[in-house]
Amino acid sequence: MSDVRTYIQVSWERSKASLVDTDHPSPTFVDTGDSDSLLLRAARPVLTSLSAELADEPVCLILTDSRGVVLSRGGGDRSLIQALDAVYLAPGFCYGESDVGTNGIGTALEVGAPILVNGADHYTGNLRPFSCAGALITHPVTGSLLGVIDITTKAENTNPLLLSFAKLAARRIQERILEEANELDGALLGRYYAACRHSGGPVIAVGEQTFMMNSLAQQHFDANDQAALLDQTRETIGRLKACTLLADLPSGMTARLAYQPAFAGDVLAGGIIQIKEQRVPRVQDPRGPSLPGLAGSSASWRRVSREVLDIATRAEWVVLQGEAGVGKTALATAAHQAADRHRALAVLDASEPGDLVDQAGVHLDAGSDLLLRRAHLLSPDQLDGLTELFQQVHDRSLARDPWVALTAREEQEGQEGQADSRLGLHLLHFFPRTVSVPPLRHHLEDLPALVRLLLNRSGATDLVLSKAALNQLSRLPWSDNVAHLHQTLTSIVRTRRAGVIDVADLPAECRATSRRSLTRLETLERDAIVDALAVHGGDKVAASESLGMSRATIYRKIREFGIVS
Ligand SMILES: Nc1ncnc2c1ncn2[C@@H]1O[C@H](COP(=O)(O)OP(=O)(O)OP(=O)(O)O)[C@@H](O)[C@H]1O
Repeated sequence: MSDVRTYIQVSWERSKASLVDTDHPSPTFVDTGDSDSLLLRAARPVLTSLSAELADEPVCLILTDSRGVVLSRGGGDRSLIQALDAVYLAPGFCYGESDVGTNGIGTALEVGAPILVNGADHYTGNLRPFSCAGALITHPVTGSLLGVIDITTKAENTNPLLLSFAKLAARRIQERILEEANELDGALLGRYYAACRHSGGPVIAVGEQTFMMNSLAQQHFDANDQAALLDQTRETIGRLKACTLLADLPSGMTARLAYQPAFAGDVLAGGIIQIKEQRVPRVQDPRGPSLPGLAGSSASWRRVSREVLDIATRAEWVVLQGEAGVGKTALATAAHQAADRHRALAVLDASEPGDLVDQAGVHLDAGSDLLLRRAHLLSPDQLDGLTELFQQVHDRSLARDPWVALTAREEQEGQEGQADSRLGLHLLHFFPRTVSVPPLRHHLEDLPALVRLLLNRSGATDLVLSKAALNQLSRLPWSDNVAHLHQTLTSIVRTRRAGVIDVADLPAECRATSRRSLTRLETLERDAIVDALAVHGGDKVAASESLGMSRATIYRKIREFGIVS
């Protein structure tokens, strides 16, 4: 069987599993919103010239977005247009496969390739009088999917050339996008250079796919402040008028950002932000410090930062407890640095092999401070050995006492076994202080700054997440907290190092949300579906087969768990 037949057959199975009405499907009507999107701007001249050639011909050109929602329709004779209106193949209606079954638009989106769907290949009876060829339009720089160009005609006029024509139109639109990107970037770059020459101070330029920061901005601001500035500049994207914003930076500085839009003709190319003035009004921020190399300015993060910094400054021995990956080690290390202890900090990890007690003894004898990670994994023998070692340190009453910090896991809410009971009371006797580090879900307002800092750390300084992508991330449970976020961003950075990451570019596991809280079993089920979809490139039928689940069930679960595919 040819590839096309296989695609059509699999598409029919998907349509059936989606419970598409075989006679009278009713495509969803969607508000298509922005009439000045990049896709529409680039497609308009191409569609106008091709439609003019096709006026009064029985062929229509249809442009959709990446969901299959029709954005515009051109060309075609009167009888074809009436026939298309009768099946709602008109602006605003969604021609995704799960709405209307196999068709040139939805099926091209599902298979991720151009496809010609001839009359009888359509799943629903009312579309069989037509033939349609759909070709995908992708962004020529980022590769992200923008939409579909579809050529539709009456079934009796079908011709394999329809597909070549659709591919040609898609290519022309992509070329226009590239031309526009070059024009816009050129205009933005010109304005950026001019601003750098005239201002003599820090300058930032932001475009749809571009972010530039001059060396003065990089010298003035440390990584945390740069992350906060980047967040703030995201607020300006798309603004058509000049404005001034104030940014409270983690270092305690307040920066005044003067934004000027930059245009190429009538089109917004981006914006130039001059950082006009900074002042340092607060010697001591009452909300607490921000620690070097860490992101987060929420009240709870600042409170815990202040507490750990005070503890490190007074060299009080402390247990930092919290769920996996919340940043216990990061906090202890940063507090040690900020407390200016003038001693090295030796870091040992109970999850790693080696004679931990001996190593701890060597470091303490050498005059180092000590951070012992994952102390909840210490064996009874190691607990005894450390208790003895810490007793010796105390008995020696050194002129300058070392600082010792332990980190230990706390189970998630509702689960048994707190860190204390697993560390043993003898050992805890040496640690007068315990600090609980909050899970990420309790300080989600820090997520944008954390994302920025972690991306910068991976070297992806030119990569930004769209507001929608950040919103999507802030809806996730983050079971392994910041470590999990770090892992997710690392996997994104492996495939993209510049540009804007939108929801569709996030890894599959990040695209599931559910309004209600899921039971443990449901969470496992949701993760299994998301994994299977990722393994099968979004093919729901293949995913359902690999899970031994009926197709109707996987479609229902995808809706129920809010999995964004
Ligand atoms: N506030 C923060 N700012 C920047 N990076 C952070 C922050 N919190 C955590 N991280 C980063 O997240 C990752 C996990 O943090 P860390 O290793 O400190 O967690 P942990 O609680 O000690 O983990 P575990 O439970 O595995 O011992 C590290 O890469 C760390 O640098």
